[in-house]
Amino acid sequence: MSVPILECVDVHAAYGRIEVLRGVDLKVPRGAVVALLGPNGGGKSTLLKVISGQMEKTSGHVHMAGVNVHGASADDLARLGLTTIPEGRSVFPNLTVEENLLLMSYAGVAPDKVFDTAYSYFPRLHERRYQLAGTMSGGEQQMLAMARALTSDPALLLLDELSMGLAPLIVDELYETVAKIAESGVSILCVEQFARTALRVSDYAAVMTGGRVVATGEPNEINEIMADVILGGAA
Ligand SMILES: Nc1ncnc2c1ncn2[C@@H]1O[C@H](COP(=O)(O)OP(=O)(O)OP(=O)(O)O)[C@@H](O)[C@H]1O
Repeated sequence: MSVPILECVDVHAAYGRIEVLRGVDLKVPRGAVVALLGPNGGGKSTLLKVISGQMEKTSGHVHMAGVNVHGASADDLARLGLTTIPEGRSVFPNLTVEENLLLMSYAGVAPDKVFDTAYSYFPRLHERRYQLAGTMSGGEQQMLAMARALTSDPALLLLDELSMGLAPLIVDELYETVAKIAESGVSILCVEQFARTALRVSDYAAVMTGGRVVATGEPNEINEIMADVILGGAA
């Protein structure tokens, strides 16, 4: 079996004296989509922060493609191919769609490539290329956030609550694109409250509660009843 693109081993992290991650073990195989599910406050966003270098763990190991990334900054991790789409839409509301995308070219990506990637995944962004990002719907802003992330050609994409505040139909549409992104070879770890939608496009799922991963498996192995209880009906 090849080295996983991401492996967390016994990861602990705390806010001040309150320990929030209490020994997380998690693997994302290369090319896989892994859904990270669980109730509010279980530690999912905190784990993404640790993986993406925004927060220091107190102990444990995080390996990317077999490399221990202890002490790596968010920039170092980006160079290793890690890209994060954080909770909420990280777009510039007073810039147009095209200007938001062009900012990526300052990160060293050629403008043509930026536009080609963005518009091939999201034709709707092409239709709205001269519109101010802040005037678009929540779903369209999320598309723009995803498009910007994709232009950096990630090896591993971390998605935090893609569905936040969006209607179920739009969430389905976004996850169809997640499936297409995965088909292109990008590995994906997604935190999601809409468990059923995420499970439809996932190869594996992990359920996190109380700062630990308490169940892992293929989507059909994640016990529906347990998911319903743990997710408090959010599935
Ligand atoms: N900046 C912070 N300072 C102190 N405590 C925090 C901070 N951020 C999160 N926490 C706490 O850490 C715990 C885990 O939060 P986290 O956001 O990681 O959970 P989550 O599983 O992502 O939940 P949600 O789905 O609600 O975002 C919660 O008890 C939360 O109150």
